Amino acid sequence: MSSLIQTLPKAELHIHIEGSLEPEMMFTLAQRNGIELPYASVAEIQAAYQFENLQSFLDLYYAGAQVLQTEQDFYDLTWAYLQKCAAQTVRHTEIFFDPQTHTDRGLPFEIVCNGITAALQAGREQLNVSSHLILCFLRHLSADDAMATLEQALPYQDRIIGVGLDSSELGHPPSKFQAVFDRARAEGFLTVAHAGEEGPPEYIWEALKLLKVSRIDHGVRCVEDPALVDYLGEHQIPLTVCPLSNVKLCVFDTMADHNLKTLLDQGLCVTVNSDDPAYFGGYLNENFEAIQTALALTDADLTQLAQNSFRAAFLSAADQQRLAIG
Ligand code: HPA
Ligand SMILES: [Zn+2]
Repeated sequence: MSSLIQTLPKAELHIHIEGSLEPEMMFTLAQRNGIELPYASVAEIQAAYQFENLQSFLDLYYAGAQVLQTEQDFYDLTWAYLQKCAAQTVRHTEIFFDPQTHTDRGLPFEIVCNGITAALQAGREQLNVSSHLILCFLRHLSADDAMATLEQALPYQDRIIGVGLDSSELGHPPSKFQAVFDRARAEGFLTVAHAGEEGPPEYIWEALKLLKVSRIDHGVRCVEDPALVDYLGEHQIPLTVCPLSNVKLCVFDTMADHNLKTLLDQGLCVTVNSDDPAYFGGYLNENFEAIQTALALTDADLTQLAQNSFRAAFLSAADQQRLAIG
């Protein structure tokens, strides 16, 4: 791995904590909780990770998350990810969690939130990794379900900085969640949304105009609308791009086809992220490595991407400076 990638201080802004569940931990937790997995070995799990699109991934991702049962499980999951951050010079991370994946199978919101946030606190104290937590609504479920989840989160607002929107994009436009996001902003949450991963540029416009998001997660289909590219550049709306995810989910055929470098050269505030590192073959530095090789990124490009990650983070200017210097 290039030493610049290894040593550059970086922020990660698009990581689903349930997507950092490595096959080994899936086995350990299944055993600990007396859950039977449909796989006989770690190798069998890895062999199953061949995806044709977002939905084929989500089916396995939601199935895998069933092994998470206790506060300790959520702590262990989050702690393992934070140790990766420390090892990869990720100084700040803004992690997503999907409470509905867990509350819909009977786990209390509190168990999920307490386990994750206890690990985040330990990460600040013991690993020097700064962090924020973002609650994502599952867009394949109803707006009423999302509103009820938002209400469950209100007592935890001191530990949750914002809300986002993930899961199956096609057929579930941002407009479906306008009232939920209106309420979330009124309650003081910051907002982000997945848009333009598989969905059309119109979904990115809706996320910006109707949900009033601060960042777009993925956003790579913006290139199909030149006026949208201009808008994203002019307003410096960050895109949290996830290269290995995009290739694994067939958004691009190969890494050489990825449009990240084009977007960066057009002056957009592009950032690099891992999305679901246990499923897509790498954490943040492996994503940097893959694009450096396939897209011939220069050291100046890599430095710009790392700088963008701090600019796009939900941090004060002073904290951005402090953490970026590392
Ligand atoms: O890349 C993603 N897109 C939508 N939902 C998700 N949930 C986990 N990862 C993703
Ligand atoms: Zn994502």
